[in-house]
Amino acid sequence: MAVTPLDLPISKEKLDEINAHLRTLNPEDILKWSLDHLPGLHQTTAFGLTGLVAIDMLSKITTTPPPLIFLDTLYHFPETYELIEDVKTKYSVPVHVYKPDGCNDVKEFEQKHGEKLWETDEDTYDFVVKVDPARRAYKELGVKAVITGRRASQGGDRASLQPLEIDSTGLLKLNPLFEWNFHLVEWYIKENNVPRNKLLDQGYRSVGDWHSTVKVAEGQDERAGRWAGKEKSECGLHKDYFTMKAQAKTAMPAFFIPYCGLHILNRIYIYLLYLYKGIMYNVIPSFHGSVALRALHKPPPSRSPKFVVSARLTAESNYASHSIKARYSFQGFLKTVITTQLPPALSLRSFPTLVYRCPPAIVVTIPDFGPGGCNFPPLPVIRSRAIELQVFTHRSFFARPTHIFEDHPDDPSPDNEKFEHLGDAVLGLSVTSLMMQMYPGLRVGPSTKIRALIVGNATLAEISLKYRLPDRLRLHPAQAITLRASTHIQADVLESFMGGLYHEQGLEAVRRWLDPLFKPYATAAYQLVRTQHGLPALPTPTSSPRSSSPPDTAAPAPMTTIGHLALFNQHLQKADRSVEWIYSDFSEGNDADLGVPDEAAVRGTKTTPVWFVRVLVDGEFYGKGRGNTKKAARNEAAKVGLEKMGIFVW
Ligand SMILES: Nc1ncnc2c1ncn2[C@@H]1O[C@H](COP(=O)(O)OS(=O)(=O)O)[C@@H](OP(=O)(O)O)[C@H]1O
Repeated sequence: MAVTPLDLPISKEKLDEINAHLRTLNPEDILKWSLDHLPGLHQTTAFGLTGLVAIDMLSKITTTPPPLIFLDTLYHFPETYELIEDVKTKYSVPVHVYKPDGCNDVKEFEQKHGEKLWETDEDTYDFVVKVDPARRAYKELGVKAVITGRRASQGGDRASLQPLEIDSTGLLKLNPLFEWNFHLVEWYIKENNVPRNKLLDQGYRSVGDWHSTVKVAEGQDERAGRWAGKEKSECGLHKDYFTMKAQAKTAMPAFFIPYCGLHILNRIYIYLLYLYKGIMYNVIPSFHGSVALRALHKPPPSRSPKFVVSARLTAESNYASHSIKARYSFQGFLKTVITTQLPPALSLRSFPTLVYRCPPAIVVTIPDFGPGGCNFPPLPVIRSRAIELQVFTHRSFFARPTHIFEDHPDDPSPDNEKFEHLGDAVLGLSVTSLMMQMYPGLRVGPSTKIRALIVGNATLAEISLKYRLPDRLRLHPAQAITLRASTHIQADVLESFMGGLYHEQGLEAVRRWLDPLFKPYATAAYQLVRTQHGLPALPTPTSSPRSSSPPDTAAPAPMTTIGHLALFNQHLQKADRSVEWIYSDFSEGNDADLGVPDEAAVRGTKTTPVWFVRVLVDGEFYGKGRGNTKKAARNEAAKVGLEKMGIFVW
């Protein structure tokens, strides 16, 4: 019988007709049908059991099975990579591997996107590791239809799965095993001797990235081990492409501006104003002397291709202490970075074009840690010399090989990896408990983001250095300099210390040390993530954060000096409106157009300046204000602006 491939696109009626037919067929026949009717057919697979069944069935139906597409997130288990090789050997089917754009390995990925992107920004992670590589694959390989390994019995979004679907990009998705349950799939694999992931013998049932896959208990749902404890149940590959794209903050890569001299300031605010084709960036301080910028919005079409960052670091009482200016030029990717510390006199006024049409500044507070760790809680003492020695012994010291399964009980050369492993868990537990104590109402999503900021390598390395832990490490002499300078090693020795302390003295001793240590970090990270969620920052305590009690999140956020301004900015940002602040400090005589009364009482003095500001929204006057700081003045003007917008706050 002559067969004709489907003419694309197909109508809804045609799709219904096809599905009615496919529902009467068994998986082998659905696959046979697809070979005859679906143009540009490929199989997308993570080498899950279902996909493996389809691969095996196809190998028995045709000598030229559809090529496979594997999206290598770079975070698959070694066992998955091993399985791919087994499949290639057994079936001789071509496998096209697509990785995150511009990243060949985890190192390159983390350089581009930071560590643990799946924790700090799940949507962007999904887009970068799966959705975007899939689009590239489809485009480059001329894919019009894919076979997937989804089944209705997997539940969630898949519960009403049809044999054939069309997604919003026009891609046809065939789900030949849509009606099979897990046991049938398992049975087929065994019966037909299909290669399978070795992890399945260890209690895993559905395998994805190692960081989001755990074993499941007997009787648990097959997908319970994926993103366990989270609402999430899909990696984004089978969600709406355009929604995924819009959610991902990938218009530009995140990158870092190192800044020096920061630690000499006590309380620091960072103002970042930025402009690159109108893209707005948000600011992620790493507590480590660097600031990450991540694009939030897609650029509008016609803006200057120049990118300027002005990071202004100011001590609380002195508005003009430090400024940093960085210029970047792009050609698809970051090309040059010049970071300079500018003289104190330089202020935002030096960047009039930047301030104009600039998105609202995001204010971030860095915890009040003095240099040299003088404000840190003292480092507890590990009493046992043997434990202490082990805590400070790096694997390189005894040149230990990496592939040992188990140490001998009388191991003569113990290193600190096990303590580090334990310390990592103790740290996670301690910080999570601390956050529940400080912010009892906080949901798991933001809490995870905050924890990731706090326990990131950069923060741990900073703390480790302040306690001078890396100096005490026993390292192989040939590698000592390099290893001691590594952020990873610095962070690891801190974790190893936590593990050793826990092992000897228990959780209470660890918490006595870690709670006061991490409280200021938690406070700062909480404020930051709150702002990222579009909420006004809670008032920052004026004393050292360590001495302050945690904010009561159950109470409504009071409207503080920051409050009106943040709310105003938030509304404008949402409505995508431009805002311009025009300042005068009166003494410079450029306040004529502000309508400032010419009275000494409102003029201010050199030591107590009075700032005046007018705010224009899309060029229209919205309000004016005055205050002893620019921010206070802006806040006053924002209050008026909010009223003009019909928003009344107390
Ligand atoms: N990394 C990767 N590369 C290519 N194709 C992939 C990938 N991840 C998921 N898929 C496709 O989605 C099917 C279901 O996968 P999962 O059940 O693991 O869920 S999830 O998509 O990861 O949420 C999966 O089915 P299998 O072929 O059984 O793996 C594939 O069709």
